[in-house]
Amino acid sequence: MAVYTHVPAEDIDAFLTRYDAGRLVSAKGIAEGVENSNYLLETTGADGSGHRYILTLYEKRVDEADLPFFMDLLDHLGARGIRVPRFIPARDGTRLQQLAGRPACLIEFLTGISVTEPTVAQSRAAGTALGAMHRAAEGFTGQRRNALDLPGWHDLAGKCGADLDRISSGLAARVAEELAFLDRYWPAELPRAVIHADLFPDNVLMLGDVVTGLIDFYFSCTDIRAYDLAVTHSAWVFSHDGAVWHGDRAAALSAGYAESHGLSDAERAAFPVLCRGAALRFLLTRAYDWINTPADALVTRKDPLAFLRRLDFYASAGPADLLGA
Ligand SMILES: Nc1ncnc2c1ncn2[C@@H]1O[C@H](COP(=O)(O)OP(=O)(O)O)[C@@H](O)[C@H]1O
Ligand SMILES: N[C@@H](CCOP(=O)(O)O)C(=O)O
Repeated sequence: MAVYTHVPAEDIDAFLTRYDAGRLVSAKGIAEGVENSNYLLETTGADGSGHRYILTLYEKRVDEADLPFFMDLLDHLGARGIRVPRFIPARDGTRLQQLAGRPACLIEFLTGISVTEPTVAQSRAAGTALGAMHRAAEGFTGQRRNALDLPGWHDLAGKCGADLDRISSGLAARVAEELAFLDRYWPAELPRAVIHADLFPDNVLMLGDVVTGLIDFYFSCTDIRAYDLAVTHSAWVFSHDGAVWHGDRAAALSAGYAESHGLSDAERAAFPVLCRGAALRFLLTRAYDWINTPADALVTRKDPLAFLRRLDFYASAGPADLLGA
């Protein structure tokens, strides 16, 4: 459940008067997501014909100062044909508001569903959409440091400390070993670009095998471009618990990416290391949340060990195994 900030319907209705969006008809908290509070709003629409919007209130990990970067990036991608949600301007032109004491935005609603168990065809479509997004992002001049990069992983591991062993015996040592490996082999010289950095199936809206929207750009940043494919790979080509590897989905994801963007030889060669980094990143953020979220909190904690299993898989795989021949 990701509604951290509860906003009375009357307050949402009053908030809507700042926009040309009509009056509130219904507001429902959205259960999916873990970072921000999201509501699905139905309104009468500016012309009375009804409309849907997403209302997002920004919580713990989103820094208000980063919102202009996300807004400009989505404008840039949208103008180049990538289906991403627009931030709706209020009547006075501003897109960032305050509501219930939090930064808040009204966002375009996109149709589509997030698949929970992607098919091979859907994995291919996700790869194609990621590559198309990377092409469209070329020329975007905004920059944002990835707070969850290798130094950030060290920092998170330090914050989790010995509590990692409460999640699984020996985990603290395994994380330290992996960080030492990545310190030595992280391919920092690979091309950098603006990346999504969290393109999990829940952030890709689809109708059948067609991608209808990419959402949740709140981790987007400037980092190694092929790392974005590694993040996507880690999210799409395993069972949820990380125990089962789906090689057919992996080959399709990479074929889709090759169709719209592609990897250089250097990126292919470094791909297993990038995947190890991606697996460690999600292991650590999940571990941090696991340790710091009370078991009875409304938000569902995600299992860190699902990414330890992926990490173990990546540590024994080569580029051809992960990307298909
Ligand atoms: N623009 C949008 N159009 C349609 N649904 C959306 C949109 N933005 C968010 N959602 C819905 O809200 C859920 C949570 O949004 P998300 O941005 O992933 O939250 P969080 O950042 O908290 O993880 C998504 O899984 C999706 O169901
Ligand atoms: N994708 C991350 C958590 C971030 O959640 P999202 O709902 O913002 O995609 C994970 O699975 O650990």
